[in-house]
Amino acid sequence: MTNLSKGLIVSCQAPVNSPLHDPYVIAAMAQAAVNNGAIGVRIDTPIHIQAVGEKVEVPIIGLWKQIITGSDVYITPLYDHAVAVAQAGADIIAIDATTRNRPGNEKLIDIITLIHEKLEKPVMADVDTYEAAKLAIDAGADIVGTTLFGYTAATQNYSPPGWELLTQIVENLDTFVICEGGIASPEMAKKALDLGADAVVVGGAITGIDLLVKAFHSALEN
Ligand SMILES: CC(=O)N[C@H](C=O)[C@@H](O)[C@H](O)[C@H](O)COP(=O)(O)O
Repeated sequence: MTNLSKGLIVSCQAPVNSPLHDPYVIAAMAQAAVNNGAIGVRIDTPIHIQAVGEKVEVPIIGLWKQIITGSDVYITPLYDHAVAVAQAGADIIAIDATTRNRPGNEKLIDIITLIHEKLEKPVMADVDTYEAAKLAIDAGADIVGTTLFGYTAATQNYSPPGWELLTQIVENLDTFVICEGGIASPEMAKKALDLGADAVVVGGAITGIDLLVKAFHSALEN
């Protein structure tokens, strides 16, 4: 993880209904990010991970967003999804590590152990709360990310970034911590590192053309 230390990781994702949700486009975004200083990228879906891996040399944090009926867990929910993400070329597998009900019979510790033992990849645990971060580390997660702060029932009254969550993790848990979610400016990214994050992920503020244009457009209409 030291090669991600104190660096910028760019999340290159696009809504599924966007023309940007295309392996060529996502790979071009990743390449542009790396050309300009990103030391890692975060990529959704095996097909995009594979396309990005053909273009960049930096570590890829891979995930697969999959909706499964009966569970709110959607970031690489099952081990089978992690297998596909690893086979596509991800260096680190990001998974939902909230305390919400998981689909199927796999417990968090099961999926982390399988990823370690069978896929031989480190795990980034996407969490929403301090409790989830602690449980994820106890279950063997290698990296903790504040990714899901603000996106779960437990945190829906708050908006990312989870500065307090980040600080709590930095001060109390011995882990590599990534600040992810809601980083909207270079100053906020710097603040994340100043608060003790080991690295910072920036997504929509850099690569979120659809939502950015929508925001500009609706501001002009009002
Ligand atoms: C909550 C969730 O599903 N987050 C996803 C995780 O991969 C992505 O949609 C985000 O874009 C990413 O976390 C980066 O965050 P932001 O775009 O706010 O910089």
